[in-house]
Amino acid sequence: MTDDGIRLDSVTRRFGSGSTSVTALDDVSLVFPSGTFTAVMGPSGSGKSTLLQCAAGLDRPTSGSVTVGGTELTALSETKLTLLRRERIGFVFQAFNLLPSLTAEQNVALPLRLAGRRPKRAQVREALQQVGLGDRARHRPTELSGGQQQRVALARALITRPDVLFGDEPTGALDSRTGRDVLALLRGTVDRDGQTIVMVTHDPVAASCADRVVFLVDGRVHGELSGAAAEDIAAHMTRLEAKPEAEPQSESEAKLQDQPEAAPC
Ligand SMILES: Nc1ncnc2c1ncn2[C@@H]1O[C@H](COP(=O)(O)OP(=O)(O)OP(=O)(O)O)[C@@H](O)[C@H]1O
Repeated sequence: MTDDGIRLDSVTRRFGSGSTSVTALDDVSLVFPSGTFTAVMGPSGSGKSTLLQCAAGLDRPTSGSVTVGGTELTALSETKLTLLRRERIGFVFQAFNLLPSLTAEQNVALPLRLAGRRPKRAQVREALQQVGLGDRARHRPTELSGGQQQRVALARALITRPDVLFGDEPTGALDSRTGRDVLALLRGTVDRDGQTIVMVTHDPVAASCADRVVFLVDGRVHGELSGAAAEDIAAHMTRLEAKPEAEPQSESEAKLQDQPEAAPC
């Protein structure tokens, strides 16, 4: 992937038309640099999922452009976009979305099969080992705990070595301890492999594992924090939720750098 990573330039996404139209994203410009971990936070309805869907090529902006590793998604046909998503983008969701009839290793191998590649058993086993599940390859999802299922989902998302991994509340369905294990794995892929991650979360502790937290309010960027502790992120969210009508900050005002504590992962 190019140094730019993922770029959103003046992305607007409107749903519906006329008086019932909703502007979910309003002229959003952001860069998620290669090899960095970004959390996206904001009040309910602020546009987080829409941002993720547009950045991942699952949805098309009404205007503006999205570029992943130098390829402009907004210029691609549906077929090319599907191929790009399959080859270069990984997803983990709150619901693990594993296929119940397949074993852990078959689930992990699925993206390679879909891409027409023959999965090598050693490669699949290694992916499972990296998430600490080398001994569970033959288990089906119902035989695994929630945290284990999410780790299988993570191995599946990473098996194609995607340019970017998108997470939509990936720890939302997990208890806090299991969630932290998954966050530590995410953090590890960034630190060890230079993986690029963009994760939507409501949880300040999860967000504190990221290098940077971008805040959205009413479809617009309302500041960001770098290397922030969970308490500072929570305090920033409380301020945003208390003043949803506040004007967006300028980029320089938005970069708040007063974060004392280390992340837990
Ligand atoms: N398909 C759609 N049709 C119409 N409106 C939509 C659609 N998808 C999202 N919206 C609206 O766009 C706005 C942003 O929604 P989005 O799901 O991106 O917010 P969010 O920040 O992810 O919310 P939450 O934290 O509650 O999941 C909301 O007002 C929502 O109702």
